[in-house]
Amino acid sequence: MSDTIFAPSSGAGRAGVTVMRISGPHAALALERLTGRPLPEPRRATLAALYDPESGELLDRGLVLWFPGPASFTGEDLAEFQVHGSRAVVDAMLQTLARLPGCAPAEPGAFTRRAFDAGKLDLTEVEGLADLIAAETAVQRRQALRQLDGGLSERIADWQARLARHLAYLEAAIDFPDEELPSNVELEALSNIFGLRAEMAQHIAVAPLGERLREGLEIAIVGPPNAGKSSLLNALAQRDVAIVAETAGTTRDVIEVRLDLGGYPVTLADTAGLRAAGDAALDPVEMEGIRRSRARAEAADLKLMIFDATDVPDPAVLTLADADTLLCWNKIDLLQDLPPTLPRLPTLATLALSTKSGAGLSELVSRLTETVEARFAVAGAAPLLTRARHRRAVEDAVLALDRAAEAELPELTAEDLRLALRALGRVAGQVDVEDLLDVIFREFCIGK
Ligand SMILES: Nc1nc2c(ncn2[C@@H]2O[C@H](COP(=O)(O)OP(=O)(O)OP(=O)(O)O)[C@@H](O)[C@H]2O)c(=O)[nH]1
Ligand SMILES: [K+]
Ligand SMILES: [Mg+2]
Repeated sequence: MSDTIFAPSSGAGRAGVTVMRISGPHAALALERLTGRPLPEPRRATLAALYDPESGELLDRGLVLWFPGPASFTGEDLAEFQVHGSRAVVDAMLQTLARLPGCAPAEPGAFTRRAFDAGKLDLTEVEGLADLIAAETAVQRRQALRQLDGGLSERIADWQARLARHLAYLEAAIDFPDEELPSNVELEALSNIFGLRAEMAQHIAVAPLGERLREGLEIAIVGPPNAGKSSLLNALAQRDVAIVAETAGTTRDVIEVRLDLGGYPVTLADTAGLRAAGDAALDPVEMEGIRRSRARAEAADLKLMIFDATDVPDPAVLTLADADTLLCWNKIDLLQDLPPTLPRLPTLATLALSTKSGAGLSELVSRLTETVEARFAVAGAAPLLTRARHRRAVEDAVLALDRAAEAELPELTAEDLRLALRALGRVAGQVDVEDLLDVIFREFCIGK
């Protein structure tokens, strides 16, 4: 018999209400002992006084809920206590529950693991739940909810069903070579395989967007020293994150903030000012900062390249501008005239702004938001494959289908179709899951 586990399911720290969950064979006992009453009606909130069953001391008064298994989140008997969310109440509850027979604190993800083991959620739904709990922006929430609601599982199940049907035909043809199967069966199977393959390839093509949406787009702020990079980071983050100073070479480490741009998650990175490595004044720390800055600029999805509009731009920095660059002239508050005209650059846009007066900042934010939206909105396709492991499994299935289409013997075609089915089975966690489970459940917090 498995242990009974308990944990607070709402976040740590002071709160109006904290939800404590307990799941397993002793959940009913815990509920009866703490309330000193028979079990309440299932799934109905009941106000109850909660006591330490040993000392009889009143711990708190709160709502209790009783979810008898298997119709519960974990599939086991499960109870919830909604208590006042103070350290003292939560600690008293945890200590009291820990003294009950067979009850132990839950590991991170333990409740969801039980739900998975009970077949309440498949692996993609578990991942969707983890993503929903981690979601920072509206678009991330939508992607996570769709996966939690079985959006990916259904797609995979449909592919599996179609593959299984072709396989069944093929196996019939192999087992009963003399039977009169409709003559076009093999041809039709082949064209269906091509159709399936094309669908899978479409999903693989947009999968990187799904993965990117979970992690966020990377934007690096680059430019010469003192151009106002850190000032821009602070302005966009609307917080005082990075040190701003008159000294050139203030920023050395890469400083990151998370932003929500029109519902899309973005990691904005401030970097060290770029200047010629041969500069005698450079100390080794600043040189290392510049190395990191260049690496960041190369890896970024987008670059915000910023220059001091009162200065002649450093041509060595300008050469880093490319089609993923938004060029910004900063400090236009100091400028009498327009910023200097430049040779035509392959950049996305050129904007004039002042982090000091705030001029041009809202245009920059709109431009950035549009650019980020455009990166994600590829032909309106909403990616269903959101993790590298989904993509790899479907890629394996496509390779198997390619082999199936070329195989010369029906037996070999059938074997490849079986391999394709197996690869798809990995996505929802039907096969080959053992190594995956620990990795996936580790993502969860305690109490989920
Ligand atoms: N007048 C004016 N000064 C600005 C503006 N933006 C930044 N500054 C000033 O320019 C100086 C450098 O700003 P930072 O934000 O530290 O520049 P940085 O590019 O991060 O500099 P490093 O980290 O040293 O490369 C500071 O004294 C800022 O107050 C602006 O729009 N107008
Ligand atoms: K500076
Ligand atoms: Mg700086």
